[in-house]
Amino acid sequence: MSKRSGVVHHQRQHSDNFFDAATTTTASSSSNGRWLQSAGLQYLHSNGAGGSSQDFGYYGGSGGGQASRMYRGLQRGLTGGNDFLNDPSTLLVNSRSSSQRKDGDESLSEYSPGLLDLHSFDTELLSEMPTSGISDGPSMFNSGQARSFDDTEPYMRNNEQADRARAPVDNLLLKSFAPDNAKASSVAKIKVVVRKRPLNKKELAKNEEDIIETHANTLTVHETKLKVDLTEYVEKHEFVFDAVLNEEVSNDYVYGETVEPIVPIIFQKTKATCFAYGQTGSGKTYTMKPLPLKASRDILRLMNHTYRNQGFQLFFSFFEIYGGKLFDLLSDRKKLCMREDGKQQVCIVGLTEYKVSDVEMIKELIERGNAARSTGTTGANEESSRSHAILQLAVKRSADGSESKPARVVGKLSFIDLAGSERGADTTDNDKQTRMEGAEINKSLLALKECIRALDNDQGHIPFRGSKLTEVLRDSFMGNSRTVMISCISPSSGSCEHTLNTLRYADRVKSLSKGGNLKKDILGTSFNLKESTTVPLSAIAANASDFEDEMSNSWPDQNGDDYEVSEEFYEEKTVLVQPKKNNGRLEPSSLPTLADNKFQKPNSQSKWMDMQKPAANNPHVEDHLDALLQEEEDLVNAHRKQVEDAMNIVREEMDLLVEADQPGNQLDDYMSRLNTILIQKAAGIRQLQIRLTNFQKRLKEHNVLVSSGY
Ligand SMILES: Nc1ncnc2c1ncn2[C@@H]1O[C@H](COP(=O)(O)OP(=O)(O)OP(=O)(O)O)[C@@H](O)[C@H]1O
Repeated sequence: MSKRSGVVHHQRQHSDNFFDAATTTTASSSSNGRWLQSAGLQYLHSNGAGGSSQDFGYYGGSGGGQASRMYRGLQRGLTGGNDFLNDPSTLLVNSRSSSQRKDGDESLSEYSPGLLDLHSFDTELLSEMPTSGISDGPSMFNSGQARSFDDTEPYMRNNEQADRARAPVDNLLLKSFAPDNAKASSVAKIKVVVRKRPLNKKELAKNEEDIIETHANTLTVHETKLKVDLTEYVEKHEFVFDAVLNEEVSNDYVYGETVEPIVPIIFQKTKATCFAYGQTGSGKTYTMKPLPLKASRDILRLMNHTYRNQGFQLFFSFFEIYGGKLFDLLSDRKKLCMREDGKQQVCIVGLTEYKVSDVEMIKELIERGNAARSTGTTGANEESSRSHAILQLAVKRSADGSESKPARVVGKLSFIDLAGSERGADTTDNDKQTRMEGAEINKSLLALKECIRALDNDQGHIPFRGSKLTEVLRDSFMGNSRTVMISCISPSSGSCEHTLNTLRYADRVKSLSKGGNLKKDILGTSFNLKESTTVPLSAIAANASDFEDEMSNSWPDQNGDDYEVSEEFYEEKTVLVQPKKNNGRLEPSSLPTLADNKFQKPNSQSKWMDMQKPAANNPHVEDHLDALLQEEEDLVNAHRKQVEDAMNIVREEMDLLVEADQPGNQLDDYMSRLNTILIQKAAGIRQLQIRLTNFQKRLKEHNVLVSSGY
């Protein structure tokens, strides 16, 4: 378990006020400087340096009790709030306000804002177009041009990830920029990455410990708990993700792990979404802010080199979803509305879209959008953590590549800085607006998860209508899409509950996504261990394959009942040890369960295989009896576990259902999903019943043998 090294070091790490604005536009300017610094683009900031250290903890009002608060909120029922959640009824057309014209248009006039309306916003992808090979632009990655966006990040230390981060990121670019379809398909459809931030001042002052241990792509949470006799013990929760980034990695490295590989495939008719998830103050904004600029830089490089003279254009838009409503961050927070066109394509009517051609323009637009976001109302931070900010980079091209014809979307990259995940628990707040915000955030986070799961399962139906957020992202979920989820976590013991919730959300996004490769997941890196304090990680791969064999070999059709093992059963049996809920609080299950048993499979399997032989052929009746008793115990445990799991899932899904039970929501999706889960669970339970029946038969045979004096 790593610990922080001290205050001096910490101050370096956590000075988030990187630039003290020396000009009159202090608020936005200073925040802009900060994000530029965090993006490693401080040289683009015109103000001088300086910077006071600032505490960045926001835990005052949000500590602990999410599950219980959420549960209480559910019990109260979430009613009302129609006004808050309703769409604006008026259809807005794009018109930039006078204030915008005054302060922004001059500098941006050359950006040729493309004004979106129902007719011009065509999200249909172009048909395949000829592209030149990577060799067209070899100069773009030569060492002279290699940028160092993260030069000033103080977090790099001498560890494996830091070393990897120092490795030329351009190598990655070179690898990933080969524009062939094989490369495109090699980019995972969903990638789940966890980023741990350093402890902050407040946490250090409170002597909170770093409870997160990372190693390669595994992460362990050390949760301190109390026994009944009030003695402390530590429970370990281990998770495996596609990548785990510790507190020492730079934003440049994060970019290389997450967005960089998908940039080239934007030119190949792909819509990609990158979003950050996590509690308030866990580093979502810090992580997300630099990414669009870095991505734009690479997109522009591709446009100007690899795809030179092919008529590609880059468009930029930036808006916010707050309380279920859309606001244009590039147009004085103008309220936007969403409509479906005749082809059921979602259009954001009136959204200002800028055609951009260099990084400076994009930087300016991002600054403008961020300023609009954070200064929209009072309590800037509060609001920003209660809204989802969506920045979109769309690569367009006209059918013949000429600029005279209307450009149509080829690919799109959406960056979403989500509202703090624990905000969804604000449903017991006295203030109605806060409650409604919490409900809306909950609803959208749930809907997002559902969409990603459906997407990875290649389900025909994606429940994007579950929330404004997913509706807006509808076209990003359709067709050839990629999703990168960055889960941000705090390392501190005080945030343990929120951290576990974040990791469980990420875990569900990843481990419940089948994508036709469940077995691969079990055998490979996506195998997520939850609450598995007794199981060594090294046991996974070896035993997973044993278990796979068992699944295919050891369920003879003794009743002539050709029963197909449901995938869900398979999954539950091998992967999940569900956290249990007790009065609304999530509690990890610490009892040995089937998931623990599965790691003893080599033994139990051989016993089981022995059981297949007729008892009369077995001379060791005593051994046989022991084996039978052992088997009985296993079966009873497995049966109990199945029922418990089913109950947990029902409880969990019911919670979500109550959350979703808001006027205007689509409950059908949730109901049908719950139904499917229950049917699959029932199939699993029935399978066990068959095994129990078989077992009873053999027990009878055994008794006959014993009583006949064999
Ligand atoms: N990896 C990191 N290294 C150093 N500082 C970090 C890191 N992650 C976050 N921080 C700092 O932590 C503070 C909170 O981070 P940030 O604002 O990104 O949180 P957030 O999750 O976006 O919160 P909210 O949901 O309220 O918007 C900031 O001061 C930021 O600079």
